[in-house]
Amino acid sequence: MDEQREVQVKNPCHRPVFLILTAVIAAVIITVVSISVVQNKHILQKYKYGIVLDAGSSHTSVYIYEWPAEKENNTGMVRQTHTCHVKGKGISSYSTIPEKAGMSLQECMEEAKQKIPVARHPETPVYLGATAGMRLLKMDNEDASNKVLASVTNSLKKYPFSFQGARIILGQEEGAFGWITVNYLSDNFRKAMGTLGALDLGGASTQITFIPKQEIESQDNTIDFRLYGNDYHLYTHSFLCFGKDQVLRLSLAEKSRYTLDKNNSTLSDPCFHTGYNSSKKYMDVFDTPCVKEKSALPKDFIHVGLGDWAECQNSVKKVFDASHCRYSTCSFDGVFQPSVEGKFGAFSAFYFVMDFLNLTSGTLEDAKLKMRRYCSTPWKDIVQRYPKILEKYLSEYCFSGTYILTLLEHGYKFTSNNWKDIQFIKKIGDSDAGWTLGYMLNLTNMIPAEAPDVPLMPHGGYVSFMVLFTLLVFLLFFLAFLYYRRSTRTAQKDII
Ligand SMILES: Nc1ccn([C@@H]2O[C@H](COP(=O)(O)OP(=O)(O)O)[C@@H](O)[C@H]2O)c(=O)n1
Ligand SMILES: [Ca+2]
Repeated sequence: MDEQREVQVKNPCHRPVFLILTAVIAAVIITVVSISVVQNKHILQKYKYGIVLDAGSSHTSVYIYEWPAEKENNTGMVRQTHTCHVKGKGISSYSTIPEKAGMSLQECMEEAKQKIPVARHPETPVYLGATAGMRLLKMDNEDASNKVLASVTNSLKKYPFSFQGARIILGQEEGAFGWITVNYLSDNFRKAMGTLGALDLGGASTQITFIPKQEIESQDNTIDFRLYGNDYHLYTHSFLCFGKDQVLRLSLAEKSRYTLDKNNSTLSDPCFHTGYNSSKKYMDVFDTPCVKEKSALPKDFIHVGLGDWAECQNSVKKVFDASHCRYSTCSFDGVFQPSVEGKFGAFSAFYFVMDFLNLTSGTLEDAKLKMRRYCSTPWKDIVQRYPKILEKYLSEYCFSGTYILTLLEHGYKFTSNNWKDIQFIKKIGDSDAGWTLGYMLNLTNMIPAEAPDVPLMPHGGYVSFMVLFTLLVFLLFFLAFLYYRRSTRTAQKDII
């Protein structure tokens, strides 16, 4: 009897204990969920930044990249958040006034200061890479090129970022980093599927980079990378002087040898529209190391258009020297090149020109037909059709389009069959196709050689799993407690 009374007295005391226990469990769960939500939000907000200046032959662009701080080595995480185009020409144009080269970058660097959170400034790396314009200046006048580099270095050091150097990058680097950029942005490294070849056309040089099926016969054209646990054996070549602005000069110099009139003052050009007539300086044509044979010609000439696409293509073909090749196959100028293989992304001026001419899709034959029609359109109609485009640029599209078709078909040996494998691209996602992103990823070691150990589940999923699991354990405890209480009561009743 005494025992029974004791149990009956104890039982009511279980109720408040149970309520307190439930409240504590609920509080624990709410705390865990809140912490996980706040923690995830904190991670998402933590970004790091990097700045790369692309000092091209025609102009300089400043790119700002951003990536989540905790996910530095996950491919596909870095994206371009801001671009600033420096006013004026490229840094190589400041050869006679080098101090102005550094000053020209100020506006865009001030903009970068505004765009990047102040707390991140000291750890944000800044890289300046100069390409073919500076390679040519170095060939012509090394002292001037050093002064220009010193001027941009001085200017960039004044900013609160972490300046990592200003240098002229090699043609091979320009090609290989362009390839890394397009494949990183297409997520091809993580998927370990096929890769995209890279075709870059600048004003002073052009690059071709891809993974060939054939053996690479020349050491100068080989670059090896180990990325995310895969080996990549790349073919790359950069043709100095084969950017579109330098080839225009080469081609004008070539024409000046046989198309000048008796007074040596009018140069007739099939690559310019009929009715185009412009006074130009010979200095502007011959003052480049790319034009080797400098003729003694008058200071000025009249550049007159003939608007003849077939003749234009014939004249452009003359800049490709196919007379010698010491390998099994060559592109031109005696440069080894295996057969083009797989899909290609063609960017920079390849895209700008082909997009303007509406040639980014369709067959090679369509492209030639359209070019024939475009080049034969009189200049006055072209000016009327595109009133907003500067005449200097507008007048050159017939030449540039013809050069691109000729370079791809007769230089790199693309055919009507694999023409569709060339995709003319400006951006992939938010980021421009070009060498800058690949350059930064390489210098910051952001693409590891080996694939990092992948956690079983993403961080958010892991937190959610732990919360649910804890919940489940508490629920089981609770059910066990209820079951225990019921069985104790039943046992007591049985005893009664
Ligand atoms: N909207 C644009 C921007 C650039 N471009 C051309 O794209 C080329 C870019 O070359 P770049 O300055 O990067 O020269 P490189 O140092 O790469 O040879 C130049 O020929 C520009 O005139 C264009 O055709 N349309
Ligand atoms: Ca370029």
